[in-house]
Amino acid sequence: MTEAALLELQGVGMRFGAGDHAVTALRDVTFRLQPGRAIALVGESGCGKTTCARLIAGLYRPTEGQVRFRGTDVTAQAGRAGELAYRRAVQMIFQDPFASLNPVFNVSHHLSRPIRLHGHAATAKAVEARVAELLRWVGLDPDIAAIKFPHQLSGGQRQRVNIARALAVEPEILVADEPTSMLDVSIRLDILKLLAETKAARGLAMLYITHDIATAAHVAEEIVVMFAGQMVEWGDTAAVTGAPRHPYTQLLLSAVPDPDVKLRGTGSGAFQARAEAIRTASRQATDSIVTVGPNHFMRAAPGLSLQ
Ligand SMILES: Nc1ncnc2c1ncn2[C@@H]1O[C@H](COP(=O)(O)OP(=O)(O)OP(=O)(O)O)[C@@H](O)[C@H]1O
Repeated sequence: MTEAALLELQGVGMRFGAGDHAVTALRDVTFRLQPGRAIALVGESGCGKTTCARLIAGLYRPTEGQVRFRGTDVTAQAGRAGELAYRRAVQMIFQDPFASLNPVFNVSHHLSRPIRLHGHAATAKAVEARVAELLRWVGLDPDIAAIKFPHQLSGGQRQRVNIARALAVEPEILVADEPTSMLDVSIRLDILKLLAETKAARGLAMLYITHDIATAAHVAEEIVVMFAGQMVEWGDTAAVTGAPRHPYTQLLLSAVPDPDVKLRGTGSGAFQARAEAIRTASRQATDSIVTVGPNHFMRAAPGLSLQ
């Protein structure tokens, strides 16, 4: 029997609403997160990425399947203590670094509060030392940054504070939902590098959510490409991005998607027609999974020629 994963999604489905108005946001989502490794969840707007993050954070209960933490269904965590322990273990980093910080508190307050609440330092001096250590880790000078308020920081600095705050409770899993999409292009790579280093040095499991498949390789060893709530292709990042087999992944790699616009394809009429055919075929629910390589899989795409 294989060892239990740190976090495992098994056949997870999520439906909102009922009857004719029901929306299936996720269908049959299955993957495992392990310490020190990251999975990039990639797909265009509406594919179900955020729903998946919210399920992992315990904000939604799946309507099908299970989310298991160290082998235990997270919705069946024993009592409030178990729930609190799970909430501490999973920390989120959001897209908008400003909205996640309270404008009336300085950086030191944002970091020392979770440290105290979760009992990671006993004295005021120890809390201060821990705040300084976290700020140094995320690349900020503690003497300057600790007393600043959110509006006095740049977008990149705010996101660094958010990362430090997530680390303050010593989590085991980081869920980073489009952590760089609202930042200046020039600093996006620095933040991705910081996340990758953090994951490796602290042995964290990470789910990196993005619409931009090109950035996945900076952070994640594995990639899951999603479309219309289904995993369409997944496996080792190098295999999925270097030798994509599913037509939708090929389409994703051939265009630079705009997060605000659903991917339609650009260029010639022939490209657009094929893009539409791929989108229509990829939307169909199918349980047929094809093994493409040692750790490389795709969902069958009925009616589409593979190139
Ligand atoms: N609370 C909800 N009630 C009803 N439908 C929802 C709800 N949340 C999400 N959905 C629907 O589920 C689908 C997936 O949404 P989700 O936000 O997870 O996608 P996403 O890939 O994160 O998109 P984006 O990048 O735009 O946030 C969409 O069709 C969305 O409209």
